[in-house]
Amino acid sequence: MPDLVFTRRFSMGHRLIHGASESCALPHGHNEFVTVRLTPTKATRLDGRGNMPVSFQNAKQTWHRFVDERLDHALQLAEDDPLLAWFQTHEPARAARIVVTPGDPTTELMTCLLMAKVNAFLLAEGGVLRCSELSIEETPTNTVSFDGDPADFIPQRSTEQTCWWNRADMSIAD
Ligand SMILES: Nc1nc2c(c(=O)[nH]1)N=C([C@H](O)[C@H](O)COP(=O)(O)OP(=O)(O)OP(=O)(O)O)CN2
Repeated sequence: MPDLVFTRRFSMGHRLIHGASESCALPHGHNEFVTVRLTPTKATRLDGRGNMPVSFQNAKQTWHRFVDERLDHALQLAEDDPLLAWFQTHEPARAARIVVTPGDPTTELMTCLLMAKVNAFLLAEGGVLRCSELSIEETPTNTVSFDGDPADFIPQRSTEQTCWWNRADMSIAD
């Protein structure tokens, strides 16, 4: 069955504080492209009339709203980053626009978290499609692509089922 592939652009800021890349330990930003491959969960012959399981608009609407309203121009920080506590204390309204991640917000982690999120949206909308691959072009020369089960790779948390990336809502933190 044919897959649907959608790309959305967003700007973001982040820093990686746990030493994997010292050059990325100061806050900096990227203009990124996130691409999702949506696969029908049931292989069904096209019906000879509408010839689609879901319209492009319905398939991408919630996901693109999330990218535009919650990821675009958001700061991504590890849950133990002291900058997060600073924002919560001094600029609580802006702290609400920070994507909070389990450990450093690397592109590898973000591909897994975002695949979990898009799949939570798709399941809540009837489960006709599922995200089978997600890639993030962080810079013109660096892309991370993921096509597995994100639950197998996201750092474990006792509250995993209720973490923001598994919720079919616009949340970006717990
Ligand atoms: N495995 C990972 N390594 C790095 C990540 C990451 O997410 N996963 N992220 C970064 C930084 O975000 C950095 O800003 C981007 O990396 P960098 O290679 O410096 O990007 P360039 O596009 O400038 O690379 P060129 O080779 O100069 O084109 C670092 N590492």
